[in-house]
Amino acid sequence: MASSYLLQCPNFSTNLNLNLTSKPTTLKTTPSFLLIKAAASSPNNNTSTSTAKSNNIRDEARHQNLTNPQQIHNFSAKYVPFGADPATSTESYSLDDIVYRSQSGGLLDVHHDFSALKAFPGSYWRALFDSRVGKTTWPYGSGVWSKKEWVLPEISSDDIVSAFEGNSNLFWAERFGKQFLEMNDLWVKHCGISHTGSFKDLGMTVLVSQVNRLRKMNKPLFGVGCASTGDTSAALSAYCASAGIPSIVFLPANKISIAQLVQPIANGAFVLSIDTDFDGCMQLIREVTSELPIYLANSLNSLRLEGQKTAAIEILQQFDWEVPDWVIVPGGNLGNIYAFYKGFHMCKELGLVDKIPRLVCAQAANANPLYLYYKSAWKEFKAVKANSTFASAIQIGDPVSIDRAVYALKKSNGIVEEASEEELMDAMALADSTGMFICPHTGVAMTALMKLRKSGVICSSDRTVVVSTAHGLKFTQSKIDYHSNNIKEMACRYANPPVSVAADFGSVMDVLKKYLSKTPKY
Ligand SMILES: Cc1ncc(COP(=O)(O)O)c(C=O)c1O
Ligand SMILES: N[C@@H](CCOP(=O)(O)O)C(=O)O
Repeated sequence: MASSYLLQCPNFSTNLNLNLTSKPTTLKTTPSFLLIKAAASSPNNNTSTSTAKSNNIRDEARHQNLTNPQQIHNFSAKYVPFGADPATSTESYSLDDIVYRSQSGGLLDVHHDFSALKAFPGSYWRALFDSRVGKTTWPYGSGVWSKKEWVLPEISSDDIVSAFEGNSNLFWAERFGKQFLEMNDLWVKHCGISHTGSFKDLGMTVLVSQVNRLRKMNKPLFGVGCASTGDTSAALSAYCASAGIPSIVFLPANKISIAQLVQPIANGAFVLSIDTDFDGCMQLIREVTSELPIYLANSLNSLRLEGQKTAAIEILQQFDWEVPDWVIVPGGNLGNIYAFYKGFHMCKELGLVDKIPRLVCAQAANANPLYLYYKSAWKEFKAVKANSTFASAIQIGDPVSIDRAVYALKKSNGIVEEASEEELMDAMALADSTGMFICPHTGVAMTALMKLRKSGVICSSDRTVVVSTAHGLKFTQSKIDYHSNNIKEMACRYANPPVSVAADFGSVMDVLKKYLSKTPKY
């Protein structure tokens, strides 16, 4: 029989009245925020809770832990070999272990204790997550940590390193959808409107927080390192700098944008510019992190994906827990497509929604190993030598998460598309002309959308989300080249170069009259 249960959410100033089918035993303790509120409202209260004063949001979270040492939940997570059945597999590791690969050399996955999470109905989780949006309570003001129980349930809030990432804008692409695609329900999830300008912040807050915890536990970790096409290194160096942890980044020389390069430099990382491509840097960092006390921060480390998956949960939340038909994600090292799948899958498994969207992974044709694999009907995977692409952050030929990506695509009835250089640059220019300012990788995803609309796979009324993975301001040089008509063998059809004009009234008027006569809606 359904019983009405008064639920006090941490970081929620009013109580929620939820109908739970069974009363979860884990909520029998008095939530800490209630103790503090009661103490604060009673002038004669002489207990320690009444006198303790919090100076800032982290102190307040620490104080809540001290005044309420009883755990209000027993959620947990561990590493298991990717693809193994956790019920039968004997191999697993604590998240406090420093391990990136399974015994057989395969990938790992963070496995959550679903039976503990399932003690609460979907309505509980929806209400809890919704209650934390738009607040500054530590650490729940972050879009990632607002889902802490599903991310790193056992970490102390005190160890968390966060820039209140996530909660990114889900933009209704009204004009782009209507004008170019005959779509009414097209959305862009702006993951790049973020602390360091890309979705990597979502994963890095989790990874660096765990490193912070491990260092406090005296684990032998000097610092954290990554190979990068520019965004992972920017996020890593910012979160490490914020926590006072050394970061070391391996960058392929002359293959990332200036805006990306300057980020780790400014944040005090040890930056190695290496005369190879990203795949070469990735190989080197794997070797180095197995020899030195440097923790690996690339998405080979499955901790990262725990943070990145919250973008999927956030999309559902922003649609008031309605499930879109399609989600399109640009793919390079291929961790993110799996992270999206995992976020959607958890929401379904735990009863927040009843289905998941179909996923599309979009690759640059110049770096398309997943696309070729998909086109071979998943017969044979071959790494490729990635060629230069304007979508430089996905110039990756040997993606570490290939198995994760294939799993996500098969489970979501997914599709892989590709975009030529001209297609991705035109798509970026068209999107920008409707008020966006997207990066070339998002141009790859937009191209996939345009192709799938043209072929009728995506229908006019389908609710579709394109994931924008980085801020366009990181990639201004590609836009300058395009709008200057300065790209070899590219028509730059939508270029909009500035008009040079003499500094006198007559010249300016001549130019303007010509412009007005040619502009249709004037
Ligand atoms: C801006 C941007 N978009 C997309 C991607 C692709 O993400 P993933 O490597 O997880 O496939 C990356 C990094 O690889 C990136 O930096
Ligand atoms: N685009 C990435 C490439 C590395 O991906 P990761 O997710 O494995 O760190 C970058 O910006 O470096």
